[in-house]
Amino acid sequence: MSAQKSYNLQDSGVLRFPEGFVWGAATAAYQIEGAARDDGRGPSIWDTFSRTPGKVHAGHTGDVACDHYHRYPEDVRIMGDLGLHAYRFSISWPRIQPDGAGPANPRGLDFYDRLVDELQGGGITPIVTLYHWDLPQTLEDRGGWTNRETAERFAEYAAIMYSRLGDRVETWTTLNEPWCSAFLGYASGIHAPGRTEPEVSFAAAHHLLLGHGLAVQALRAAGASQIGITLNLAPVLSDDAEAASIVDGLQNRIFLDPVLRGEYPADVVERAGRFTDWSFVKDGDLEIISQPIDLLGVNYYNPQTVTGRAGEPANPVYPGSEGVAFPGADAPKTAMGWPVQPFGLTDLLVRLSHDYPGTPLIITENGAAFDDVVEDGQVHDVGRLSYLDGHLRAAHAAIEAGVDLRGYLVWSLLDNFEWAEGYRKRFGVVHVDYNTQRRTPKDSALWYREVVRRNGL
Ligand SMILES: OC[C@@H]1[C@@H](O)[C@H](O)[C@@H](O)c2[nH]c(CCc3ccccc3)c[n+]21
Repeated sequence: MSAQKSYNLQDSGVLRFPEGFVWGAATAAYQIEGAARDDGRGPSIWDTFSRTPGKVHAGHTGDVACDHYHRYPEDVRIMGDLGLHAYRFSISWPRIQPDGAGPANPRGLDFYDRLVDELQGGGITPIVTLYHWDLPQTLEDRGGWTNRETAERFAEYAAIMYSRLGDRVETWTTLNEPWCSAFLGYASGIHAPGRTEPEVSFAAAHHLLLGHGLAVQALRAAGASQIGITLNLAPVLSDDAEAASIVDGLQNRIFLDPVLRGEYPADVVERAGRFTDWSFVKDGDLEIISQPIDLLGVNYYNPQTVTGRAGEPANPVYPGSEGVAFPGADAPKTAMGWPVQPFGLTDLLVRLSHDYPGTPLIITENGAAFDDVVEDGQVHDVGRLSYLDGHLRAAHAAIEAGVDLRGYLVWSLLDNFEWAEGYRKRFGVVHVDYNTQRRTPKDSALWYREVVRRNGL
């Protein structure tokens, strides 16, 4: 037997990311914190929605989740063990303002103060999301995002958070995925607040963007230097250019254009004309919405595959998409039934750098749900590891093509409350046993630790 030649691949690193590339992980308050009524937290629309029979798998709620509110020191230690540079988390608005307005709840502020200090102590950069879907219920009682005043309340909340954390938090993103808030929450109703009124969903989208713009103004005035927004974006694959353009408009351009170009796409305005007269857009709104930002957060999971089909009814999450069918993709699927198509990430990032040049990009979410099994204290999640590997290669290809990509934050650090799917879908690189709250880094976490260490694959 000839001596086995050993290759120390760790140092030959085939794919290197740029010096200073930011590696991290992401979570969201309602999905991990638990402590839903602790220390003065008020109800959010997800507390209400998850308690509404039939809305969330098996009636799961975020009451306990990963109990991160109490276990954050352990979770920060895990982030350190993985060598993460940054941690993206969201702030629970109803912890800070239980009624969505007025003076801040000091115990709510204290939690995020402690969390940021713990992160700093671990040398981990905090990346704050101000809104990740947990709107204070009292604001929803007044119309929620269909009410323009909610945008003003959001800017006040942003100012409160900056005044408390601005000395230690440099990177702020206003909204996570306004598309989901507007079209899953107010059009299709599959997310909180569960309204099925497509005619008001465009107003909700506009007021979310107005809230973004007013919050950017407030943050900038207070001295914030790195401000962004996170959008869930998807390239649209189709054999029919018209069908592709319709979905690209309703998913991507309806947010990219107002934020980065100061205008709504004309084709979307026209198609949505059957639902709304757009009179909710007031003079000056688009100037506020297109306030310059320093960073665009991109959440990518998979492309959308569509085709033209006469007579096809509109997809409820895309009001105005009559005549477009969603046949699904001929590709491996994750446990969510989402196709694994890493090339879509390269296509998306290159498109963004061409169509919306000048704004640095950061992947604020990318990851996959697979059904995990714990055996001998380990989780051999080869499907997730392979998904992540493929998408990091796709991100690297975009960088090679000239895209200004600053970082990658895996979704998610922990298994957590997966919205309407409850706890049955696991996206974490760290397994959570919800009976014991035991955390177990999966093989994907151990692999990711090496990627971070090597700054490459
Ligand atoms: O579904 C996985 C993650 C969520 O856990 C995050 O909170 C959320 O930011 C997020 N966005 C997306 C893509 C848009 C989407 C969300 C939920 C359901 C269907 C599509 C996937 N994810």
